[in-house]
Order: sequence, then structure tokens, then C-alpha cells
Amino acid sequence: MNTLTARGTTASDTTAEVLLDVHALSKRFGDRTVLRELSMRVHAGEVVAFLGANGSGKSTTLRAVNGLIEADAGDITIAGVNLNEASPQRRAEARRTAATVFQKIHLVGRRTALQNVCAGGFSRLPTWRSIPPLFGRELREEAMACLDRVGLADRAHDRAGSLSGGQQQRVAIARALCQRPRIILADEPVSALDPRAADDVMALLHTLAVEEGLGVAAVLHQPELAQRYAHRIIGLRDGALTFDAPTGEVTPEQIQALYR
Ligand SMILES: Nc1ncnc2c1ncn2[C@@H]1O[C@H](COP(=O)(O)OP(=O)(O)OP(=O)(O)O)[C@@H](O)[C@H]1O
Repeated sequence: MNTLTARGTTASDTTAEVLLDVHALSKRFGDRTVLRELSMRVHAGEVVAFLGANGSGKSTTLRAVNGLIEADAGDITIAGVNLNEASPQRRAEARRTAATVFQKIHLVGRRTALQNVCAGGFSRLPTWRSIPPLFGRELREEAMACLDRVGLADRAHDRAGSLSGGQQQRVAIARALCQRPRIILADEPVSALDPRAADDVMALLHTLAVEEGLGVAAVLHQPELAQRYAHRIIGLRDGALTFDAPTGEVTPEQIQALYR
């Protein structure tokens, strides 16, 4: 665990490619302002953790990036493509390079882990190929490689519903990888897991960033996991950024102030 602690607090490489650039993002729901000109970046090879109290706008930020909601103002640039300026096709392609992992894992329990992971590649297939008997060898091999990357190749043919919560979240990450993303948006990926499984999942996300150059943006409710596995921590309060700093520079007082 010590090596991970040390790795987690290593400063990220801010000269690395910017994979996600959010600039002056604003969002209101009715008369409630939820995001106030929020700006942040995720570079290749880094884990960025979002911390903040309930309702501070963490999930809304990720949902604006993955297109589940429309922001009112601001720019989102994914892997160099400004979504406001791109054609609908380029916008859809850029959004596909950002894969989302949710707290609720949404696997099909009666299908195998491998079949669930194959679903990550559906956007590259014609619709008629998206039922298990028609997946094709290439997609199965890629899905198998993704399961291997999350350490679950040996469980490929087990029903997803028979796996533990932590294993299911790793299958969900493998499914995200099968989408061939450059960024993983993880919205409370470990909130439903016990401490050991939560640690394993965060270690996996950290490894994917550091060893494979993915960018990871993770909403977390556990400051200690952010401190252990994130390179940078962003603090949100009432829809506004209160700090954005390398993990080693974030003070306990700054974190406590988020939840006061
Ligand atoms: N679709 C929606 N319609 C109306 N209000 C919404 C909607 N989505 C989010 N909100 C409101 O926006 C605010 C921010 O929500 P958001 O989910 O981004 O917060 P969060 O920081 O992720 O909170 P939590 O830690 O509880 O998940 C909250 O007050 C929430 O009620």
C-alpha cells in the first residue's frame, strides 16, 4: 500500500496531453445554479478526484462531459475536440473517447462477464451484430484482453451476477475499456463497495492512468482514497471550484471546509 500512497501523491505531468478541458461551465436547474463557471483539466496519465459535499455539482460536471445533460454555458474539449464547435459526428466520436463508469454498475447479471464487456464495443458494430451469438471473434478477443487488463480473465465465462461487487465494478471498467476510451469518467465508482474492494478499484484506475496513459476523472466521497490514488484533487462547493491542486499540496483544512 505504501508504494501506492507514494505513487498517488506524485505530481502529475502537466506537460502531458490535455484529454479533457472544461472551461467556464455553467448550469442551472430551474432557479438553482448548480455549476458556476467551472474550469478544470485532465491530462493523459493522471487521476483527478472531485471532492465536495452532496449537491456541490460533481456529478453534474461529469454528466455535462458525457452528454447526459446539456450545460448552459462554457466549453468542453475532449481529446482536442471542442464539442461546441465540432460537427455532430465529430462530437459523437469525441464523446465516445470518454467512457463512464457509474456507482450503479448496470451489468446484465444473467450474461457472462465477457458478454457484458463486449457491450463496450457495440458503438463500433452494426446494430444486428449486438446480440451475443453474433458478437464476432474480434470483439470477443478484445473484450477478453480488457478483462485481462482488470485482472478478471479467469472469470470471463462466469455469470456477471455471480461476481462480488468489486469484481462487477472491475467488469464495468473492462466494458468501458472495450469502448477504447482515452478518458474514464468515474462517478462514485466505489461508493457501493467495501473498503478492500474500493481500494482495489481505485488502484486499478490509478494503474490504467499511469501505465496506459488514460486520463481518469473520479467523483469520490472518500477523501482518503483521493489522497491515496489521485494525482490532483478538485474541491467543489456550491457549484464553484474552491481548489484544484496536486494531492500533496491539499491540506486537511481545505478538505474539511468542503463538508462544513
Ligand atoms: N436533472 C436534475 N434536475 C434538477 N436538479 C438537478 C438535476 N440533477 C442534479 N440536480 C441538482 O443539482 C445539484 C447538484 O447535483 P450533483 O448530482 O451534481 O451533486 P453532487 O455533488 O454529485 O452530489 P452527490 O454527492 O449527492 O452525488 C443538486 O442540488 C441536485 O439536486
